[in-house]
Amino acid sequence: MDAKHLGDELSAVLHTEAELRGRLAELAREIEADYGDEPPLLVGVLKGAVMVMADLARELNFHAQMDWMAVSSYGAGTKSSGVVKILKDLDADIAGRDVLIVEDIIDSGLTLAWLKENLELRGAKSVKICTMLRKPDALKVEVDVAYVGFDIPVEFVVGYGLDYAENYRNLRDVAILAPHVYS
Ligand SMILES: O=P(O)(O)OC[C@H]1O[C@H](OP(=O)(O)OP(=O)(O)O)[C@H](O)[C@@H]1O
Ligand code: HPA
Ligand SMILES: [Mg+2]
Repeated sequence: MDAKHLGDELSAVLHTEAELRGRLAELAREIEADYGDEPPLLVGVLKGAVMVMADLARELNFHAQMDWMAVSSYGAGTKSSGVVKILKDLDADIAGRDVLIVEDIIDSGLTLAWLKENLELRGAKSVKICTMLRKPDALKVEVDVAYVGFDIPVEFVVGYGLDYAENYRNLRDVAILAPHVYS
């Protein structure tokens, strides 16, 4: 879906589909160079990371094995509850493996800080993070992130996998949701 179909529900487009794809291509080259002949297992965090994973995996010039976890801390609101629940666990045993977590956004950082530690405790050889978006001024905990698409302001954004109450994930661009939609 294009932003033009959403009328006044969006207050601005932050990054277009083309910008997102262009930046992912740059990140893919860095990832290829860093991992060399030992591709990591890509772990996508459902549901938000579906679009990033689909585009990043196809951009990478190595065998990109994918696994998925579903964790949730937001429910239907716009603020993290801070309580992370595993809704679906990995299929793969990651002991001894290089893992690259693929995410749509780091906001408070609570989800990723928790997830990174959780995967490290399973004995992964390494756990790194690739996120399309990050809100540096919203972080509540420190998270070591290896690959960041774009740093964005503290606004509630939707599109490219990101939802508000399960809508807007299929918007091609990343846009700021107009406050009147959720307040
Ligand atoms: O840095 P944080 O403040 O923890 O927020 C980031 C997380 O919140 C969103 O997921 P959500 O829990 O809404 O689930 P979803 O991916 O299914 O939308 C987003 O996809 C990240 O996983
Ligand atoms: O800005 C956001 N938009 C949608 N989902 C989110 N999850 C954390 N931050 C956001
Ligand atoms: Mg969400």
